[in-house]
Amino acid sequence: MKIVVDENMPYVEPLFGALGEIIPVNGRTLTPEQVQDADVLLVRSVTRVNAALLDANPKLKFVGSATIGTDHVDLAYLAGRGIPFSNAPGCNATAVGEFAFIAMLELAARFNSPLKGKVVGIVGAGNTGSATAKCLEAYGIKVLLNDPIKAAEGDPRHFVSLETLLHQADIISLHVPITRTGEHKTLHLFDEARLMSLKPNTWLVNCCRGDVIDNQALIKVKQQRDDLKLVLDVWEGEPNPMPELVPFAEFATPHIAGYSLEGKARGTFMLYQKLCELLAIPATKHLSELLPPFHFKAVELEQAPDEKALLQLARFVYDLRDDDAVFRNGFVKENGFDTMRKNHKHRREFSALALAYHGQSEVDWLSNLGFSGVGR
Ligand SMILES: NC(=O)c1ccc[n+]([C@@H]2O[C@H](COP(=O)([O-])OP(=O)(O)OC[C@H]3O[C@@H](n4cnc5c(N)ncnc54)[C@H](O)[C@@H]3O)[C@@H](O)[C@H]2O)c1
Ligand SMILES: O=C(O)[C@H](O)[C@H](O)COP(=O)(O)O
Repeated sequence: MKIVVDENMPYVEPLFGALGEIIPVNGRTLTPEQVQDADVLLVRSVTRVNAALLDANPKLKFVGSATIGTDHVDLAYLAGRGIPFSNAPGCNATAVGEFAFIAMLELAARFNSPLKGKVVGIVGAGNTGSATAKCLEAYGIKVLLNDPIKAAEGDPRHFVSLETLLHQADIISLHVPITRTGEHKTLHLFDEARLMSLKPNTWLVNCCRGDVIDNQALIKVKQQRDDLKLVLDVWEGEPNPMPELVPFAEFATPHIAGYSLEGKARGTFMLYQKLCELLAIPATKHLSELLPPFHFKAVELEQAPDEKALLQLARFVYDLRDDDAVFRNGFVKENGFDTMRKNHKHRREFSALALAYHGQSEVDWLSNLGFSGVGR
């Protein structure tokens, strides 16, 4: 069996090695010729999976995308040809939730304006939005959710309208898929008028898809409104963000909010499970075998952390400032955006760090936040 795989998908060899011949390819430049005799195709978000790529392949049995988003895949085309498809819903939700939470802690420290006491509005209350809410609520932050689709489906959580959210939230975090048509389309959901209408001193975090915000309009608005603070992980025109926009972001990264080692491993593992199911063979590998040990075994807490100490703990696990610095220096270089994504292998999730503390109940919220071993 020939398995064509994006070279940036980790843990493929240990999971798929026994199932067939693995052919690593550059997902961004993948051609129909490279995929014409593949039995299995495993991609990430940078590969357009459509008729142009696959028409010449008569034998494809499975397409997997180790991502949450599916906007790069022509699902109707695959269904029409009867080719099974699977993405990896939720695989990197914790990574995105922790990224957004850490970004908010970083902004709070930078502007000497505590996160505690602010109201955070989450637009899109699916996997990543809920993971962000979980971190915030663990820390005692009031969260407002906007998701008209979930609300209409009868999701029991409390939802507010987007207008209420914009009016009440101090921080807005975006977690919607990119959709270009329909009642709830998200393309340029944040257009010039909406951006201009944001409350004074709003912080806006985007780690879903770049074109949910009109980036040209964002530049225009930022030229007039220095009070707005931005965290941008995703960009219109990736892998070539608008160079004028980058300096306007407090934290700027190359679409790596979901790039924890755990999240990436989960993504590949979910596709492994799906392919085994399809081939009707037992999935004998385990996710826990894939991850390397974390540098720090445990951190002993002297007292329950205040916000400054919480940020220090978060930085043990993931220091967003490092990625921001590399991105600013590198995004304009040839292939800078993709090179940084390719080399991004250092980030862990809170669960990788064990915390020791004598006095369990005072720090229960740290376990809810995701750290492990709290209180033992
Ligand atoms: N930056 C990254 O690394 C990264 C990582 C993972 C996911 N993503 C992106 O984030 C998106 C969301 O991921 P997810 O796992 O939370 O997806 P999800 O499908 O679990 O949740 C998306 C939610 O958005 C809601 N929604 C859709 N249109 C809306 C609208 N107009 N207004 C408000 N809510 C709306 C949906 O009802 C759904 O509940 C993905 O589609 C992907 O594009 C980015
Ligand atoms: O949709 C997703 O899951 C994310 O956008 C994903 O993390 C993007 O990473 P890529 O597939 O491009 O490596």
